[in-house]
Amino acid sequence: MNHLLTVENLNVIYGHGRDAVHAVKDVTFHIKPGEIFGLVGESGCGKSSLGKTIIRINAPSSGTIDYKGVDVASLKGKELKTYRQEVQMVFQDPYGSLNARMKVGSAIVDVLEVHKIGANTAERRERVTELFESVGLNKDWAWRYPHEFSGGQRQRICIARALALNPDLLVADEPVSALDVSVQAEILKLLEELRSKHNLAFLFVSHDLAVVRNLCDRVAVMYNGEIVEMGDVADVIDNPQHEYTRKLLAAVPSF
Ligand SMILES: Nc1ncnc2c1ncn2[C@@H]1O[C@H](COP(=O)(O)OP(=O)(O)OP(=O)(O)O)[C@@H](O)[C@H]1O
Repeated sequence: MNHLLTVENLNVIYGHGRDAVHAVKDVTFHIKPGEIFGLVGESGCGKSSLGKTIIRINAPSSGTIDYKGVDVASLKGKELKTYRQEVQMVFQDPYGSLNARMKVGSAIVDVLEVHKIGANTAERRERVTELFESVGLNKDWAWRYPHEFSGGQRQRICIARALALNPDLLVADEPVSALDVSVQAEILKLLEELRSKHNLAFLFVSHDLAVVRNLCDRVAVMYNGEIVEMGDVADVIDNPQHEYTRKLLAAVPSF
């Protein structure tokens, strides 16, 4: 099967000289279409830096990111716009990523307009209500403000916004870490449904091994900027080979 995303020998270094921070070290992995690929590791190990480089917030210091056979660093103009549609990001803090002064649905209408999806505002508003329903929210709630929602509902709104452009890959950076355990379970169920329905692939960034074990197909364990272990989630978590993975697992009582 062809890979959707292939990351090869990627390095991300912030700053220069003695102050340089080598956040991502020679990282190589791939994600297949419709695959949920987990990336685990403790705070500061470089997970977000890797995610941000994939969505082109950061530039690689060296190495390549290939998406559907094209080097992401070389994308310009229309091709870059298409990449920005097809690869979306969901963040840990749904409130911080919503505009407090805008009705949540209007913000999504704006996204659709920028990307010229829908013939007119009425069509775009209709699409927003469909998106709301597809993430399990009442469609009439689309015209409310962010503060009128709970944390879990806000994360559903961020997911709806990410889905607005029909992405093939969602980079989800700790998307359930700020939520209560019961709400976490509902959002994880939604992500799994979206994968089945749209063949959506995920880079699922998390520090939580229990969540990764439940949701992901394969996982990479990151430590100090490097991938130290990678494989099918059951193999890695039930039979860890690397000392650091064992340490991470030992820290979770349920394992
Ligand atoms: N913009 C930046 N400039 C300089 N150093 C940075 C920058 N962003 C991250 N770093 C450093 O790079 C390293 C990796 O950080 P990163 O945020 O990628 O890790 P993380 O695993 O996502 O951690 P967390 O879960 O706490 O966000 C850390 O040492 C961090 O301090």
